[in-house]
Amino acid sequence: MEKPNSSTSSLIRTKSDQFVETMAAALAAMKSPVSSGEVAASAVGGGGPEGSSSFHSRKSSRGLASASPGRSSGHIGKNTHIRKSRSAQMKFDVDDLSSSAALSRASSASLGFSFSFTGFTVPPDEIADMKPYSDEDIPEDLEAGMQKTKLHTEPTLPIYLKFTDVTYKVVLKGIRTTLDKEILNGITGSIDPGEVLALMGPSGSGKTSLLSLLGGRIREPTIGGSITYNDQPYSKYLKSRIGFVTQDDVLFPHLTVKETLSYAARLRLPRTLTKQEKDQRAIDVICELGLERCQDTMIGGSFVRGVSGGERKRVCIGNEIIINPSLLFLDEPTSGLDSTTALRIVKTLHDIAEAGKTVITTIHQPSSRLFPKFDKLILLGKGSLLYFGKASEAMLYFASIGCSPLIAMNPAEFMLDLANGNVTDISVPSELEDRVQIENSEAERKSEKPAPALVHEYLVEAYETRVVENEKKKLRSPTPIDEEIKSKVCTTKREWGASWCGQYSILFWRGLKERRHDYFSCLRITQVLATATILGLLWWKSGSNNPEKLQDQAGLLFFISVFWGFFPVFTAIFTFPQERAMLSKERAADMYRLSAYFVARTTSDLPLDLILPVLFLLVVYFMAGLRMNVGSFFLTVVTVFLCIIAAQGLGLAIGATLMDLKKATTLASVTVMTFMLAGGYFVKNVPVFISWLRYLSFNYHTYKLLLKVQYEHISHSIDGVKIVDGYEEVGVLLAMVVGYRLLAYLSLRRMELR
Ligand SMILES: Nc1ncnc2c1ncn2[C@@H]1O[C@H](COP(=O)(O)OP(=O)(O)OP(=O)(O)O)[C@@H](O)[C@H]1O
Repeated sequence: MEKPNSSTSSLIRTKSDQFVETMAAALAAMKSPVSSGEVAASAVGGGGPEGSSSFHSRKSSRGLASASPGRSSGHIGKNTHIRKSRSAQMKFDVDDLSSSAALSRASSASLGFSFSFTGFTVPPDEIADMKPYSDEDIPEDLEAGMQKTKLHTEPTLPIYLKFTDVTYKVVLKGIRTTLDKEILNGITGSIDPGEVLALMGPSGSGKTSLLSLLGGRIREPTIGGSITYNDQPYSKYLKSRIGFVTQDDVLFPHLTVKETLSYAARLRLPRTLTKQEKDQRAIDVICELGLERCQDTMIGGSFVRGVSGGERKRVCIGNEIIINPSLLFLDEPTSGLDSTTALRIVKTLHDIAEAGKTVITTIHQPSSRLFPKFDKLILLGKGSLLYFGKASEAMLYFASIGCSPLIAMNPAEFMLDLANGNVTDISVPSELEDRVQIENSEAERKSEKPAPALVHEYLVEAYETRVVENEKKKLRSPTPIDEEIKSKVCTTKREWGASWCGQYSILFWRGLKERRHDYFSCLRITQVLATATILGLLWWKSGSNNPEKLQDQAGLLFFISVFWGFFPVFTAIFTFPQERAMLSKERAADMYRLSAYFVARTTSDLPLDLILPVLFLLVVYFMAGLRMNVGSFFLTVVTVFLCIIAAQGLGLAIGATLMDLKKATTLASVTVMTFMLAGGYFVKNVPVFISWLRYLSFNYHTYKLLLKVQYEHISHSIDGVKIVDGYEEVGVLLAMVVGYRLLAYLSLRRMELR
C-alpha cells in the first residue's frame, strides 16, 4: 500500500506539470481578454520502581528465561514473565488452562505489568556481536542463526481470546437488488497468551475477515456470535494493546526504516518515556528484527527503490511490536517471501508469543518447516470451520475422519487441498465415496472422485459432529486469571503517546521528511521560475501609464490570481485520498488525534507553498514593472498567500469529502473553471440570477485585491471592476481559509465514523 503514496505523489507532480504547461500556453491569450479562453505499550500501570527489575539486557533476560517454571509460577506479585522456553515447556495449553499452574503463571505475568522501557535496551557490544538478518546472508544452520535475534520484550497484560459461533455477512447492493453474502459461518476457537494461532485456508475462505473481526477492525451489525478478550467484550481501550499488521505494507516510502520506527515509537509509546527512550526502543526493535543493515535505507515504493520485501514486512511488524502489544494480529506476513525469510518471520512471531503475547496470523501456504512453528491452527473453507486445534494434531484429526495423503505431502498443502475440495492425492472415507455415487454429476462419477462441494460438506459436518461441542464446552470455562486483571482489558484508560502539541510536532516533522524530496525538487522550482520568466517577458516593463497598458497589466494580475488559485487546488485534492490507508491504519491503532493529524498535515506543506510564490513574484514583479514600492510588493505577496491557502482549503475539502481521485479531479476542474470565469475578468455583464457566483470565487477576491494594491492611486475602477478598500475581500478569503478546512476536517471525521 505504499504504492499509492509514491504513485500519487508523482501523479500530483504530473498534474502540476500539466497545469503549469497549460497555464503557460494560455498566457498569450491572457494578454488579450477577448481571445482568452492537494500503550500505553501495554505498560499497565506505567513505569515504576518495578521497572528496574524488568528486562535490562539480553544477558539479564536470558537469565530470566532460564528461570525454572516453578520459580516463575510460584512468585505471584513479582516482576516475572510468561516465558515459554521450549526446553522448560512453559506453554499454556487449552487443557492446561484450569490448572493452578497456568493460573499462577498468568497471574505472575499479569502482575509484572509495571516495567520500564529503559530496560529494553540491547547493549551496544551485543548489537555489534549480533548477526543481522539479511536476505543474502542466510546462515547455514538456520535455527542456530535465529537464536541470535531472539526477541525479548517486557511482560504485558495476558489476553485470552475466545470466539464462539462467529458469523459475518455483508450486504451487497446491486442496481435493483440487495444480496446477503455470508463470509463467515459459525467459527469457534480460542487462543491463549504464549501461543501462535495460524489461520489457514484457500483464497477467499475468510481468513482476513476473521482476523479483522478478532482484531476489532470490523464493527458491523451483521456480525454474530461472541468474541471475548479475557471474558470481556471488545472495547476501544483494547486498541493500545493490539498490534495489527495488515496484508498490504502501509508505510511512507520516503522515510528510512529508522525514521519509520522512531516516529511510531514517539507517537505510540507512553508519555512517561522520554524522546531518547522512545528512540532507543525503535533501535532495539531494529536490532530485534535484524534490520540494522537497512536502517538508513528508505522504505521505497513503486517509483523509489527501497528495502526488500522481507525487510519491509519486518518494518511493518516492528511498527506493531514496538508498543509491546498483548495481542498481535498479522495478515499474511509471509506472502511473497522466500521460504527462508518466511521462516525467519514466523520464528520472530514465535519469540514474541513466547514472551507472553497472543499471536494470530493468517498464512497462505506455509512450508513444511514453517508449519510446526504454529501452536494452534484454524482451517477455513468457504467461511466454515474445517479444523480448530493444535497444529501438531491436525493431521491426526484428518486421518481420524478418513482423509490422509496418498503421497508424501507437506501438511499445509494437504490441508489446503482438502479445504479446496481437491482429493486427487488424498484418501477419502467410504462414507464420502458412497455419496459420490448418489450425488455426483455424470462426469464426476466417472472420475470416481467426490466433487469439491461434497468434500466441503463432509469436512464441515465431520468437524461439527466430532469436535465443535467439545471446544465450546472448553470455552465456557472462565479464563484462569484474576477478576481485577480481566477487567483491565476494558477499563484501563486510553492514553495518547504524546500531548496534542507533541502529536502535532511529530506529525509535522514526519510530513516534512516524507515530502522532503518534493520540497527540494528542482523540477518544481524550475516550473515556477520558468512560468514567471515567461510572464515577465510577455509583460516586460508593461507599465500602467495609459489605459491600454493598464488593461494589459490587469490581465497579468488576473493570471496571477488564477495561477495561484488553481495550482494549490490541484495539489491539495490529493492530500487525504493519498494518505487514506495510512490514516485509517494509524487511527485504528489510536496513534494520534485526528485534529493533530489534520493540522499537521495541512501546515507541513505551507513552507514550500509560501516560498514558491515569493520566488515567482520576485521574478514577475520586477520584470513586468508592477508598482515599484516595498509596501505594494509586500501586499501583493500577502494577497497571493491568502489566495493560495484559500484555494488549498477548497482542494482539501474536495479531496476529503470524495476520497476518490477521479471524482475529486473532475469536481475540482469544474469548480475552478467556474471560479475563473466568474472572476470578473472575462465577463462583465453577468445575469443577476447567477452574479452571486463571483462571491464564491477566490479568483475574484484576489483579483480585486491585486487591483487595489496596484492602482488605488490611479483610478477608482479598472476595466469595469471597482477599486475597493479591500477589507471585505480579505474577510471573505479568510472565511474560505477556515471554512473549507473545517469542511475537510468534518469530512474526515465522517469517513472515520463510517
Ligand atoms: N466487504 C465485503 N464486501 C463483499 N465481499 C467481501 C467483503 N469482505 C469480504 N468479502 C468476501 O469474503 C470472502 C472472504 O474474504 P477474505 O478477504 O476474508 O478472504 P481471505 O481468505 O483472506 O482471502 P485471501 O487469502 O485471498 O486474502 C471473499 O470472497 C471476499 O470477496
